[in-house]
Amino acid sequence: MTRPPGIILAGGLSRRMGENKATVLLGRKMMIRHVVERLAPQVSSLAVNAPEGADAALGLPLVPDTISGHPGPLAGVLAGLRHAENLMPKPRHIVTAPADTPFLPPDLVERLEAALPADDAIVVASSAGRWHPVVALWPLTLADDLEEWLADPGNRKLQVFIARHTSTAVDFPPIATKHGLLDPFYNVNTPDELAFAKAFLEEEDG
Ligand SMILES: Nc1nc2c(ncn2[C@@H]2O[C@H](COP(=O)(O)OP(=O)(O)OP(=O)(O)O)[C@@H](O)[C@H]2O)c(=O)[nH]1
Repeated sequence: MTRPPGIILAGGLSRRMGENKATVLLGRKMMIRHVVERLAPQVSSLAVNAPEGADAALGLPLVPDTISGHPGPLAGVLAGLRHAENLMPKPRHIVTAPADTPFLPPDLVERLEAALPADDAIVVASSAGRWHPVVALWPLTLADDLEEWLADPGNRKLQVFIARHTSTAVDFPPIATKHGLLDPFYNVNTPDELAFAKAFLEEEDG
């Protein structure tokens, strides 16, 4: 099976971090660079969902939201689906991951794809039974429905949108590092969480 394209979600406001968390340094690299390095071997191509001109793109194609006013991560999913519609050959799915999850598992895409119950289903990553709906495989056939749904400003919640469609979850175990066990979807929102993440970096990741 051809791998899907990956879209890294970096369109948020980073209010809790106080600066753009995608470009904050985690060890020697920007946080988004860790995500790029973990996702790149698993996808057919990569693009970054962020506002026009954002330096988080790291030279990758930039896919800005088409809906104004910071409508949340689903706007990034929609931008990613529209971007993928123009790729050749046109993929059937995209995979998304946020720019603030630097420990993504190496078998993420393989396991999400293997769990697809139907071609038009959404497959969400989970850990310890908790869903991480920003880390998911999304069928391109959802694009029109998602665009229509987001046209109502009351519709913003990922879980609510996902519940309207066929979906399943794949649970991923904690990663064993020499510093202890770590949730593979640990996400870094605050300076304290950044310090915690730094303590888990392996030397080659620094
Ligand atoms: N495209 C897009 N992505 C968003 C938007 N808001 C959040 N995200 C992304 O969704 C994911 C989860 O976002 P949060 O961490 O909850 O929010 P945030 O705005 O990044 O950070 P805070 O301001 O601290 O809440 C991250 O990958 C964000 O980049 C948005 O309005 N548009």
